[in-house]
Amino acid sequence: MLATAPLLAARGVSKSFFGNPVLRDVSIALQPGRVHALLGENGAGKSTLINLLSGALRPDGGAIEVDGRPVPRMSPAYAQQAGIAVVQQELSLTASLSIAENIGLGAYPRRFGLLDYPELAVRARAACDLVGLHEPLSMPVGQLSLGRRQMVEIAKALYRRPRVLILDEPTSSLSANETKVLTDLLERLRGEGIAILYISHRLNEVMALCQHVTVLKDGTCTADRTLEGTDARGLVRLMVGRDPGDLFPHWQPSASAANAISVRNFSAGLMRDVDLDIRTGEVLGIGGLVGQGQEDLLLGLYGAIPARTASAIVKGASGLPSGVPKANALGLAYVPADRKREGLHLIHSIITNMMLPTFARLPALKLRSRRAERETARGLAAQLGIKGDLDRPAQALSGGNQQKVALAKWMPHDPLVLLLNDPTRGVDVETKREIYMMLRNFAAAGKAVVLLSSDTPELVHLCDRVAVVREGHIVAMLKRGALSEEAIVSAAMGAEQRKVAA
Ligand SMILES: Nc1ncnc2c1ncn2[C@@H]1O[C@H](COP(=O)(O)OP(=O)(O)OP(=O)(O)O)[C@@H](O)[C@H]1O
Repeated sequence: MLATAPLLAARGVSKSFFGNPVLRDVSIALQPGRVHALLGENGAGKSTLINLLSGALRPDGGAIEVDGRPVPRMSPAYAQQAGIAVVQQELSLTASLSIAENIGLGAYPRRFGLLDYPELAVRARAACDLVGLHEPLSMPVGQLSLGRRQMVEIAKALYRRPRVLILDEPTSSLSANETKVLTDLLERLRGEGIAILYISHRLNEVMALCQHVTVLKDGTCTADRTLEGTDARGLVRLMVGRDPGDLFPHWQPSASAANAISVRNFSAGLMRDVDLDIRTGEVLGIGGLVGQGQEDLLLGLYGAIPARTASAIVKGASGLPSGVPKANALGLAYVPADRKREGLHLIHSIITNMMLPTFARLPALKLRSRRAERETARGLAAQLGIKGDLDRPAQALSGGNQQKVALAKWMPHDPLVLLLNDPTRGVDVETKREIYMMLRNFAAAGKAVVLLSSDTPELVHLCDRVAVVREGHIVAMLKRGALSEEAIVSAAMGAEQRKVAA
């Protein structure tokens, strides 16, 4: 029997940016009815390979094939015609357009040359239903949370009825429920003969969903094999080229009785009537289903959105910071979840981004020592595994490496409280380990970390306490001995809602 031709393949492709090779002689073949994992550390070249497969970039050498035939001039338009749809890691939606308009963009149904709104509504609704997106189609995408926007992005790909579906870290901003909806859907699409390419840093998902894996390391392919007979540790070994250590550090509790921040009857955004003490020396987790108000808690404490409180003590002083500069001056630092929009100035260099909070602290006339900056930035880059020239614009970094810069930039600032909004989203397993170590060391030095995370194991293994938020209230405060994934999830979903003094 003849083997089926892959629906989409790359044969010995290579790609360089400004003379730096990013992919070397890489091949991958996507077969119908198979979920194919593409793994590799941050910056390994995964997104670049996707861009070649989908025609967003042209290879310098090698070929892209559709149905076994080379495509000399692969382009996004050709890819769309050939039924190749990509769900990008960084969302490509337009905030001011509605859900339906975003989903149909570039492929609107037409009738007598005019946009056929009723048909668009029917088809967009069908795509939304597939991913469990029940918001009104007329809602502007800008009003949706990151997780829901991700679902719109997936619906947009499904609207095009693809034969090949490429997903770049689709679950990194999804809740557990949304992830389940997506994985069930992918399982079904696979059954219908669609070829799926799945990039993820979440290895348990990969093990559960995929049948085949390609591993990239520094732009070369180090494995192309079935997933049978391997486990998550085996995958990490393939990615990093050595035996992995434990993901979570062993740590001793270092929380003191002193509070870095203490608020009573605090309300901000969706959060209502919160009593919370954040102790020096602790990592305090914030868990719960996505969009329950957790982000508003962080932003309110940081002075970035209006907040009301009966009493607040921040670093021994009375009152909340009245804005971000005040918060920074008090030693509060915030790392946002959406690094592209809020975390970095993408057109500026990596060094500039790393040094930005430090510039803000310098008196206007004080000269900056460029050499000292460079040394500090190099030290941070080495610590977090950011390779290459630090004078490149931040937009030339891979997604995971951008996230690392968004975190690293605060370190020279020596903050007292780090407010982190999903800091390991899209970060590879080795760097996660570094970040975890960094956070525990930070707490051990008598500082406080507030870690809002969608990664429940991270909350369980890293935190002294976890505040679980539901519908704008802290409904449980779980302490180390009582911390488990089940405890967090059941508190997050629990029917009973009560105010917890924390
Ligand atoms: N437009 C560009 N200009 C210059 N360099 C780039 C560009 N796009 C990507 N690179 C570089 O190519 C390398 C591979 O990046 P890529 O985004 O493909 O990695 P990745 O494996 O997807 O990483 P991540 O897991 O962090 O998303 C990185 O070193 C990145 O800095």
